[in-house]
Amino acid sequence: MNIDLEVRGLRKRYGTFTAVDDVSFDLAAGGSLGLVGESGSGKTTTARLLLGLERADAGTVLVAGRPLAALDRKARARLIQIVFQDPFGSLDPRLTVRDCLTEVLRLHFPGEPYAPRVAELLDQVGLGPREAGALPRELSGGQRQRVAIARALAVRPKVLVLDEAVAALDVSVQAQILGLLADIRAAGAVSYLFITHDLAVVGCVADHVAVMRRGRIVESGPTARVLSAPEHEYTRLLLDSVPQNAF
Ligand SMILES: Nc1ncnc2c1ncn2[C@@H]1O[C@H](COP(=O)(O)OP(=O)(O)OP(=O)(O)O)[C@@H](O)[C@H]1O
Repeated sequence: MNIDLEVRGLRKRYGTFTAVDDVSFDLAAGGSLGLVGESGSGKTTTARLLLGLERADAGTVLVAGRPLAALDRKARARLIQIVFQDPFGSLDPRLTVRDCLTEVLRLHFPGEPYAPRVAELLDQVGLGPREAGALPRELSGGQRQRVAIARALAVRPKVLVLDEAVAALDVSVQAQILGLLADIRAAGAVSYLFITHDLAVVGCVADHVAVMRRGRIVESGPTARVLSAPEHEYTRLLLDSVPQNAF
């Protein structure tokens, strides 16, 4: 089995507090791994370490077999991308959608014709020419998240980290974005690390789950098994807090 993301012994301390404590997991090529846990369990810190936004105190991260620590920022960005909960914070408010995507393409693929690829990316996320000319503030939350996904996909990354990427959206828009992400994964060569506190979301999008508590992974396995027969008491507690029939 090919592994897109291999994480071993990842650790991050803030002073005497250990936010990420000996975290290890694999993400299969084309797979989707849900990283779940309550607020403060260390999920976002793990994501930031994977993206190189923070420096780990220990551990290794391989993407497609290549150690991330040995790569420069641009090479790393070509392999692993992130979509955050709030695209307002990550999209430049002064750039139209078209310019936002073109900027990424210009940086990573200079000289290639940008317009056809921009059109392809917009199509991939269900946006059209009208949205292409819009600024982020002229779009709905769901549309902005589609732009953030398109921008992340523009470099054709191996791994897409989705950090609470649907948490701020209405349930019906959430369902649309989750459906879109499933279609993109089915059509392409990308794998997902899906970070969420919401086990109902995990049931929709992840084929494997790792449950995080106080910086450690306490349980992991195929989603169907973990959700139907959780082994760890903390996983059972998380499941109990999900409304019935959410799966
Ligand atoms: N820069 C920092 N300095 C000190 N402590 C930090 C820092 N970043 C995170 N922490 C602490 O690390 C712990 C894990 O935070 P993290 O954001 O990774 O959790 P999380 O599971 O993503 O939660 P949430 O879903 O609320 O973001 C928290 O207790 C947090 O206070």
